[in-house]
Amino acid sequence: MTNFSELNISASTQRSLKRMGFEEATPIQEGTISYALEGRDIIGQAQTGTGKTAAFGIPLIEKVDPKNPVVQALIIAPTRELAIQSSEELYKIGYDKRARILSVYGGQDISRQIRALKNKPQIIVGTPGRILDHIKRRTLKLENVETLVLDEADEMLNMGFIEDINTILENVPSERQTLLFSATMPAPIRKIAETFMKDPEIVKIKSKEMTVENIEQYFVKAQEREKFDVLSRLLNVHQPELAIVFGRTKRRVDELAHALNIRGYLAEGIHGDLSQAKRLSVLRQFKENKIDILVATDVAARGLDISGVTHVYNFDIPQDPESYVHRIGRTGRAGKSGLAVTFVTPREMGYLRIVEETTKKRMTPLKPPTADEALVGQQALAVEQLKELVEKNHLSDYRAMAEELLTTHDAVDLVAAALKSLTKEPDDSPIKITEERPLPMRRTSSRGNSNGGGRSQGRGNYRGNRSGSSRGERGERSGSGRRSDRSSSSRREGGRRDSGRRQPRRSED
Ligand SMILES: Nc1ncnc2c1ncn2[C@@H]1O[C@H](COP(=O)(O)OP(=O)(O)OP(=O)(O)O)[C@@H](O)[C@H]1O
Ligand SMILES: [Mg+2]
Repeated sequence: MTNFSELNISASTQRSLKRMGFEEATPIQEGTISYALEGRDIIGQAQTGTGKTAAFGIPLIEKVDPKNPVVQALIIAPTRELAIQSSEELYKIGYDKRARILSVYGGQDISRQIRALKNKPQIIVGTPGRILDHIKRRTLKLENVETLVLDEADEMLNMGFIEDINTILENVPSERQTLLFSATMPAPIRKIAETFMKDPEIVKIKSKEMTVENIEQYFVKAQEREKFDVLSRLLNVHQPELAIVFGRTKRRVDELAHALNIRGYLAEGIHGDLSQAKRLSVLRQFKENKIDILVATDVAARGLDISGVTHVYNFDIPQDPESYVHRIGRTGRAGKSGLAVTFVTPREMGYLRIVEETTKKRMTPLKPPTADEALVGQQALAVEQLKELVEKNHLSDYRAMAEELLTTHDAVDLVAAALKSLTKEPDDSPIKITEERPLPMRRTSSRGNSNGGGRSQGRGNYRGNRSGSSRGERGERSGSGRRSDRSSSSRREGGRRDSGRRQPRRSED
């Protein structure tokens, strides 16, 4: 590990980093910061949760001139929540330098953003649609941009985003520095990237596997109709501090969150059809531990950094290996450990193998816990809770009652009753989860050596298929920043629904 002082970072930024608790540079920071400060173009690839935000954030802050009231850097992110999160991290890094940072994203009052843009921010973090909207309204001028960052670069260069990115690029000087970061970088996408970069330095932090070592990875083979019971038993046994459950479609997410609530879990859903205010409030509650389980589409798969996420459950196996890498990467961040369980129906086993080939890591099969095992897990939790209550010793108001009870009842009975009342016992309240059609059958995994993310011919088709339909989406959205009503709740978010009907990948505005 290298100290930030060895990387020629100014005293003011070093102070900010120290305040943030950053003692030493992570490998991707060590590998990219000097190149970035030299003005080089960079493609930076490193595992999830290893500090890519600061890898571009530190040089951006170092280079910004806080006295020059023009936009000097533009960061584009695939989702609104990620744009907000990155702008917050940049704000912290740039605090001592007093750099002005603004996030612009869809779902927030545009006139408020226009007013904020008049305060002359120097760094803009935004989602593609809303950035374009501001360009068209001439409320965002990019002619002085020196550095452009695509966070989650492979996602941003996917078919659903590429047209927006190209249009934004036309508005940024060609004499710019371009920085691309992601945990995944499939070879075809890297080739697209290289077409608009100048002699990029490719910094890839070597690791045996694409996923983080300290995430234990399991899969559970289960029939579609069994999945919910397996999930609730796993939750009872694992007792996660915070968990994210990923579902394939928005309807799935709504139904799962509802069903979990019915069965007594504190869960909320997040997906692209919710209002932005609702999305942000759900995320805030999750960060503040007011809800324990976040049920999400892939809208929450990339970049989100929420400490305390100990478990990720893929209720539906993701269609893309990259999506798997990012989803499970919401746990096991910054050196912490995590656990991920992927549900797979027998027909979908081919997808599991493709994921394993890409990540170069085998998932361990997990036997679904029995109802008894789940109960034992909950009882153990009740014992812990009871012990904690005794240790806290705020019981004086109850001691007299306890002593009275002990004169008429057996002590063991009383403790057993207290434990029973604290235990979440099996609950068979009726719930409704509509069965998802399995992903189209994939028997073989014909991927070549992906070298950490490259893709074989066969697999490449996925992106190709998306591209065909994504054009229409761009056309509908361009100009107004509004999107047409495509809110079929069963649509897979950010991709296609099934083999028969291709759905456009949807970008954030
Ligand atoms: N040098 C550092 N020292 C300590 N903590 C750090 C350092 N750099 C980053 N972090 C912390 O590590 C966590 C993960 O960082 P970050 O979100 O940038 O990861 P990432 O590589 O972008 O992951 P993803 O691929 O999921 O987007 C954050 O909480 C961040 O504050
Ligand atoms: Mg990131």
